[in-house]
Amino acid sequence: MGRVDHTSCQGREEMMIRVGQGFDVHQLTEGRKCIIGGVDIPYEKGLLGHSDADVLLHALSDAILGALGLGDIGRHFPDTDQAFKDADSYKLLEQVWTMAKEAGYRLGNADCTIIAQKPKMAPHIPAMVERIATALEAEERTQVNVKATTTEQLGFTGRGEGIAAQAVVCLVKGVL
Ligand SMILES: Nc1ccn([C@@H]2O[C@H](COP(=O)(O)O)[C@@H](O)[C@H]2O)c(=O)n1
Ligand SMILES: C[C@@]1(CO)OP(=O)(O)OP(=O)(O)OC[C@H]1O
Repeated sequence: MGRVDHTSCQGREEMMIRVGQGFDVHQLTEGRKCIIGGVDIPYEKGLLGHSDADVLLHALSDAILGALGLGDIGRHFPDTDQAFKDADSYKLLEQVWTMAKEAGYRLGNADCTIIAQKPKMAPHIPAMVERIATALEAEERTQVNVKATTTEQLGFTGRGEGIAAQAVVCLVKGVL
């Protein structure tokens, strides 16, 4: 794992705002679960990966690690390690959030986009927000936003071959 020291040169802890962004893609295939944002979505196909392939939580975890300057989830949870075979990405997100807390940060806000032609995400978004807000210890649910878009049947997402996700996070420490 890693340690972050964002104190000033005088050793005085200052207000700090850090942003990070993440992006991930997983292939849609038969015989797999479709777990997105920590929610098991009923669908004829699911996401392929070494882990549970939760594309949204991977993008979000990468965004947090990016804000911390700690690389990406592949560095912390390698896909060559059997420990992460079928790993629950929600638990990985919790570990990433522990790194943020250990560095003294709290959540400012997170904004996420799922890029998928199908299935329809809208009915599942409140549950995703709830799970993510819980993992990131958000005081208010409005600190976490999840949205979805199709690509109007264009490209690999539009053909239903895969699902992509993007996330941006703002982490804060100190008194604003
Ligand atoms: N997989 C998806 C994609 C989109 N939505 C919702 O539908 C709205 C319209 O999508 P467009 O791509 O046509 O702009 C979008 O704003 C989402 O609310 C969805 O639920 N699931
Ligand atoms: C979390 C990991 C663990 O194998 O999940 P994967 O399912 O391999 O997914 P990917 O987004 O390709 O890379 C992240 C990996 O570290």
